[in-house]
Amino acid sequence: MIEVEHLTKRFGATTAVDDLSFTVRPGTVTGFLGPNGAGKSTAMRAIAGLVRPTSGTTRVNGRPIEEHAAPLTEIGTLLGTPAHPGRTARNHLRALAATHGLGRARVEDVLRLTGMEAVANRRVGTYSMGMAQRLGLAAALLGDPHTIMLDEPINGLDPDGIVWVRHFLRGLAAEGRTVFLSSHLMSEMAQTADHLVVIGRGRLIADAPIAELLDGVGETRVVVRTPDADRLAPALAGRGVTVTSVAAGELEVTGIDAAEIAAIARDHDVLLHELTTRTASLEEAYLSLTDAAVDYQAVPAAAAR
Ligand SMILES: Nc1ncnc2c1ncn2[C@@H]1O[C@H](COP(=O)(O)OP(=O)(O)OP(=O)(O)O)[C@@H](O)[C@H]1O
Repeated sequence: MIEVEHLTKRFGATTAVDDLSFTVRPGTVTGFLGPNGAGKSTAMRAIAGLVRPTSGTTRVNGRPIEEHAAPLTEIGTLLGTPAHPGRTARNHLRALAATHGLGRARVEDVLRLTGMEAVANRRVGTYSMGMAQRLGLAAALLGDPHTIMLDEPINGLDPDGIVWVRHFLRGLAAEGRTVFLSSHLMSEMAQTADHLVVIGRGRLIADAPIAELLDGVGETRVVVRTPDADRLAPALAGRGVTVTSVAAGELEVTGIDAAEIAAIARDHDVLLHELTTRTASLEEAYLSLTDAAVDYQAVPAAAAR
């Protein structure tokens, strides 16, 4: 479990995280989503105890990270601090284990868990991005932590690597662990996370299951292309339907399905060139959410003048 309460972090004039509160629960994969510079890394570093908050608190498994006697067994992190390129993965993990009082047997466990055994004696500097990410995951799992927090673990991976990471993280959540990962891409999160915490400019925008986020912002709409838009639009209107003219000969219709539109078109002798049902994609949901964040920012700026 990760709890963030009224977390604010300023770097000089920049407010990286602004009064942010959310809870990451065990047993699910929670995505931490926001555009570049939204404050995700800063918030994660504060949770890991690597950044001192300007105000507010963070707790891991019920306590501030610094109050845990063995932090590595509480939270495993991947926060973009790569291993020394001249070391082998096995030696890197052994050194890490030794400084945290963990045995060598656990190193072999995590190498096996992350599929790294065959390359464990190679120098880290020769690794592909995918291998380096696996090593990062192996290090995060070393203390067998109940909570795992990963900053952009999918960034730069090839499709096989992405599938592997997704499957792996889902497995950890299925074991009842808390899994929290960041990304600036909704498409990555759509297939990996069950729940999303979305931030923009350091502030919370949404904290909800992915399905609920889609329900909230997305509506099924039908795109209609017809040379008779002038006649069809009024025929559709007045039935609890919204009709928007998006281009010449093209309408966007909500509140009625494609079959009903086709029937009305036939009744009015309207020729249809296209009738396409579009469900809001996660990407659209995300853009609509983060647009709101920009609007939010514009208000205080205007008010300040
Ligand atoms: N050590 C620092 N000193 C000064 N400014 C910082 C520092 N760390 C982060 N920032 C600023 O805080 C803001 C949030 O950055 P942060 O890296 O947390 O965002 P992010 O959402 O993780 O973005 P990205 O996806 O690009 O990593 C940015 O404006 C960044 O420039």
